[in-house]
Amino acid sequence: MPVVRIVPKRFEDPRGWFSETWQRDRFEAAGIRGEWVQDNQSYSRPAGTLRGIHFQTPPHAQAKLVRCLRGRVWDVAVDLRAGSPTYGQWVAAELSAARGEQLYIPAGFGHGFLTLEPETEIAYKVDAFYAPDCDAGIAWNDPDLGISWPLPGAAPELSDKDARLPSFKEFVSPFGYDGRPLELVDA
Ligand SMILES: Cc1cn([C@H]2C[C@H](O)[C@@H](COP(=O)(O)OP(=O)(O)O[C@H]3O[C@@H](C)C(=O)[C@@H](O)[C@H]3O)O2)c(=O)[nH]c1=O
Repeated sequence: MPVVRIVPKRFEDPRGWFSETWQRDRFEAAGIRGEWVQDNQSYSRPAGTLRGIHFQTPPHAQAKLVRCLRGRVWDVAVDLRAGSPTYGQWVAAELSAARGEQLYIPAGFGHGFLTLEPETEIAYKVDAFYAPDCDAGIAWNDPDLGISWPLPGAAPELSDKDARLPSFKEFVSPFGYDGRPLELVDA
């Protein structure tokens, strides 16, 4: 599965707009297959809040379908599939409440985001339940990953947990590779 960006159609009228944010048949046609079991929402007060890079290890690995409800984020997916030709590479996209873009991140990828505005909220579907024992992460600023974050200069706002995450070098991938290359596909 590639990382897929999708921008659901909005039906505008004098009241505002309407949009289908998940429609199984249409999303499946775009390569997004999700047996979603949990919906998550997070709110970050200051701009420059960074959450990541997070994932759950097998047997609780999660695919995610992420969108922004308020504000804007820089959303990042890192290929952590052992054996993948793009292992350790990342793709990123801006997700905004204004446009409603969504990012589909397959299981086997790490996920993180930086808020680009104060009072930013994101929502994401996941296809496996939260499993604290399988909760894992890699440092957002790992030199080998080399993710470029659009930070204005100041250090990001991090949780204590995220400030202590291990490096990519220390990480041994528990994920297998499904044989497909890493790409950001617009659907
Ligand atoms: C992720 C998660 C957390 N929690 C709890 C645990 C903890 O007390 C509190 C905050 O958890 P965290 O610090 O891990 O929250 P956060 O840093 O927002 O973690 C999230 O980051 C983004 C980037 C992701 O991709 C998510 O999968 C998730 O890892 O919420 C749940 O109850 N269910 C969940 O599914």
